[in-house]
Amino acid sequence: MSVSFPHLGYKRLSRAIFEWQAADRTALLAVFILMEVFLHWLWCAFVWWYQDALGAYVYIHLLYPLWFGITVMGVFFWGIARHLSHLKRQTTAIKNKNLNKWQLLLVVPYTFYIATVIIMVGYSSLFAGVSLVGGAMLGMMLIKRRYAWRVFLLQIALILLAILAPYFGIHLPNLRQLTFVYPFLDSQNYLTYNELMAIENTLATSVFKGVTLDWSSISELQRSSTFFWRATHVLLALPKAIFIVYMFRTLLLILDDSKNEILKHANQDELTQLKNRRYGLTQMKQALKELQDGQDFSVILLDLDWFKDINDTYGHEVGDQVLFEVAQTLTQALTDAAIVSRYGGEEFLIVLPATSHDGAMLIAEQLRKDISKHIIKVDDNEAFSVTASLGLYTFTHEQSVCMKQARTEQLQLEAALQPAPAGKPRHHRSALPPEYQTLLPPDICQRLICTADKALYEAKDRGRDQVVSANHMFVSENSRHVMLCGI
Ligand SMILES: Nc1nc2c(ncn2[C@@H]2O[C@H](COP(=O)(O)OP(=O)(O)OP(=O)(O)O)[C@@H](O)[C@H]2O)c(=O)[nH]1
Repeated sequence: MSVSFPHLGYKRLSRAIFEWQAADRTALLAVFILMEVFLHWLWCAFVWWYQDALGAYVYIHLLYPLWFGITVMGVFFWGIARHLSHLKRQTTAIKNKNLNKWQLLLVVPYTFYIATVIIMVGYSSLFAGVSLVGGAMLGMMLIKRRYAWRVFLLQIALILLAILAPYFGIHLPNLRQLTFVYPFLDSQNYLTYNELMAIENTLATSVFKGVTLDWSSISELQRSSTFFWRATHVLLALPKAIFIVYMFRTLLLILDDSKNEILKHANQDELTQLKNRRYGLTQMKQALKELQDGQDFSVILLDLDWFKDINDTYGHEVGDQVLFEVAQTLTQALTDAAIVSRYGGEEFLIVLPATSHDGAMLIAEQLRKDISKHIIKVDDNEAFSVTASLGLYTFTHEQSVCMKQARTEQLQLEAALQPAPAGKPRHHRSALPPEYQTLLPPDICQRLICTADKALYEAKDRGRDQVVSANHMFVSENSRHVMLCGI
């Protein structure tokens, strides 16, 4: 197999299995089958060894053909496992073609084998259920899913046939003595499973051993025979069940990891490791929804100055390094409450929920200083610093109240103009659902960013490396910009 066991811990190994090549996974399935066959072989050896004691419950003369069959199948599966582990030396095309054949050669005989063992060892719902479900699940994880599904159906068909066979007069070999339990008893009384087992075993003993029937021997047998067969079925089913649950758990853990990985890539900017624009906007929208009454909401748009010149002078790689280091500076300077994202090429969006204008101005000024102070080292001889321009806008709680009110009125008007559905009264103006009355316009984020962007332009116009507040601009320029972004 391509992955060497000693170099991997068991956790990493079980995860690595899912990344293995198909041939290796099929070989692993062959190894699992071999282990299961060996367990059956050991059980036969155990019964044979204690045949004097267990002969009362087991048809020993049937044990030998079963044991022989298990040995033959063990050798067969061992041969397949060996062949599969050599298969990976072949080229991919030949390997894939051969692999299908080998997978079928593995799972079809296994299906007949396990069905035979289940039938001969006495149809226990535990043993049959675990074998059916577990085998199918393992198959789905390790080989072609189509094959695993078909083999699963074949196993169900075989077990159903085996269950129905006695009703058609076909007597299948069964190691368990006296296994015919007719579902429709002549007795009017309801018998529990244990009582049935006890009677069955007592009868078997009386028939084959000439033991006198009495209730003490019944309870004796109930304890011994039932215990023996239950223990057998648990022994044969449990390792498979534990292993399958473990593999399933590993599979779910892998799926969780992949989901987190996908989410990370979907939400994160790869270069700067900040949130990307889409995720930044989603979080901004969420923060606006969660804004409490009386709280202000500030937005900063930060753009690096003369960034094209940095690319032209030092190359794109250094440009990338600058973007990464500026992103680090921002993350270090801001608290977790701030939402920092890469908004565009060399532009960053910083959202400060529940932050007043004065507080946001202080933060923006500090960010500007931090960036200009930060030295970017290109190599041992060369270093430089960059500056940034920042546009800030604070959406005050008074504006928020006004906007919500205007929106509510607009929605009420729209509702009033809508024709009422047939048979239903028209909504009264004040009858809008409460959530409607707290809504900000759907494009509120764009409006706030657009306003901050105007301040950013102004900062660039004024000579860069500075912070400009859109709120101050509105006061000084008679609200011209306010109208432009619809605030
Ligand atoms: N290295 C690098 N450069 C980028 C990336 N994204 C955008 N840019 C470059 O950033 C530059 C932005 O240039 P401009 O929009 O002219 O802005 P500027 O040179 O910073 O000038 P002002 O913004 O007016 O100060 C362009 O040359 C883009 O190619 C990136 O991910 N990596």
